[in-house]
Amino acid sequence: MTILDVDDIDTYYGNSHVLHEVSLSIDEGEVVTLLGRNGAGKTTTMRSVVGASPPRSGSITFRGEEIAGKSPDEINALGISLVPEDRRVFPTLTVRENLRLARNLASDPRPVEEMYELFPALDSLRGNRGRNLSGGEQQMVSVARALVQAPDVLLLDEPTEGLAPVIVDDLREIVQTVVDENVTVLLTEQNVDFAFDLAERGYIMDTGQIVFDGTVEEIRDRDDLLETYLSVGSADA
Ligand SMILES: Nc1ncnc2c1ncn2[C@@H]1O[C@H](COP(=O)(O)OP(=O)(O)OP(=O)(O)O)[C@@H](O)[C@H]1O
Repeated sequence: MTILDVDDIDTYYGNSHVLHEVSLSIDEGEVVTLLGRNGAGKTTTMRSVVGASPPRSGSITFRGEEIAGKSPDEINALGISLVPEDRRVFPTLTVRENLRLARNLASDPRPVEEMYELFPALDSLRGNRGRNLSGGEQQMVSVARALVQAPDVLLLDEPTEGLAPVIVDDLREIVQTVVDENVTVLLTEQNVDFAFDLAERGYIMDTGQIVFDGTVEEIRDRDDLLETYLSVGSADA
């Protein structure tokens, strides 16, 4: 059953027309990746879904209900949580406060304690302020902040960007745990290996349009797509 349906949306920043008739659809429990180069429109698609950059035309439905035009807080409370590319961990708040704040915005959240089980590295950092965390720790807080909201749909915007390989491995395990709990995930990535490990299906974007959609196997086998749209040489694919 379709949980999130983006239908023919056009999104602008001021007069700048960024998304052109973007459509994508995700079934409940699916893990779908949105791939494409810098500036292809991946972040804008996610911002459109969560109400941060509402589309000027087209429709976005969540469980059949129109959400385009609702406020970001309303969309969040319905069960869609975004882990933004820039993480946005509040620098002056502690890990615990960052998690509690996110929890208070959700309609049916999980206990904060569960996040320390899922992210053991955060357990000893509960009282540390956001500004004193490493990039990897901030990413964990950002993901934990989304998960404490017990979202039905989790949007992850380039979660591996700037992370050391060992942290990427931890993150892969955590996302896999979430996937096993049947959370629906939309993941944007430039790290195609990370995306291919987790996702079943993918969309490729270029200049604000969807240029291909198919299974991860189909994308993996298409050297032309990888080279043209993802800057991945066939030797690395
Ligand atoms: N606030 C903004 N104002 C104007 N144009 C913007 C703004 N944010 C992004 N853009 C433009 O919109 C287009 C799509 O950007 P977007 O961030 O959605 O791409 P992306 O695929 O997520 O790339 P990245 O990996 O760099 O985040 C780009 O041309 C970008 O320059």
